[in-house]
Amino acid sequence: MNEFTETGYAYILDAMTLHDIDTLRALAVNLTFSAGRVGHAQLFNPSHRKSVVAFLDTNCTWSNWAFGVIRAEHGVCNTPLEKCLGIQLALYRTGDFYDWHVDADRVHQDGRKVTLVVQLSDENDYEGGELQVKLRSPYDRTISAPSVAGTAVIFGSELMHRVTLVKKGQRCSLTCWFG
Ligand SMILES: O=C(O)CCC(=O)C(=O)O
Ligand SMILES: [Fe+2]
Repeated sequence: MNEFTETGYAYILDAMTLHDIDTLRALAVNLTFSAGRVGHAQLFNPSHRKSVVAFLDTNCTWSNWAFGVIRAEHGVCNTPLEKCLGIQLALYRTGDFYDWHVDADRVHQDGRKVTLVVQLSDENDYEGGELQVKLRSPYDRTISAPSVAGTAVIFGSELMHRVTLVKKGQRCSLTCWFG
């Protein structure tokens, strides 16, 4: 069994080239960002989540790219995945964070099975802002994902995860959900 199958978590360094990161970040300049919302009810809850987000088209180049990364990662595809259910650029400025949560809403069954996060910021551009994931049982350990730009972090959408407080600078990420 590979790492993802066992723990529900895997990462791929250098999944996105620096050139693609630049292209994506240039595109972001023309998007309208608004406060990220929480849960199925889509509420603003600044004590749980503070960051701004912009959504991309679920059929865009970037979601197709992300699907390709998941397909290439043996083990993740053991979970049959049909499509991208959402794709979001997030910006965490100093003081921003996203507290512990799961992406799969068990009650409302929105079908999210796998989450993929790409680190879009140079790790030296910020302090804090760690993406942390609680591994699947029986591992249960909390790991901090690598923050190197271009890393794709993949985890089961049912796993608890968070982005710790950004103490300095700003962090940008791309998140895609597949089901
Ligand atoms: O920005 C990140 O690294 C994670 C974002 C996230 O967990 C979410 O939007 O559900
Ligand atoms: Fe999340």
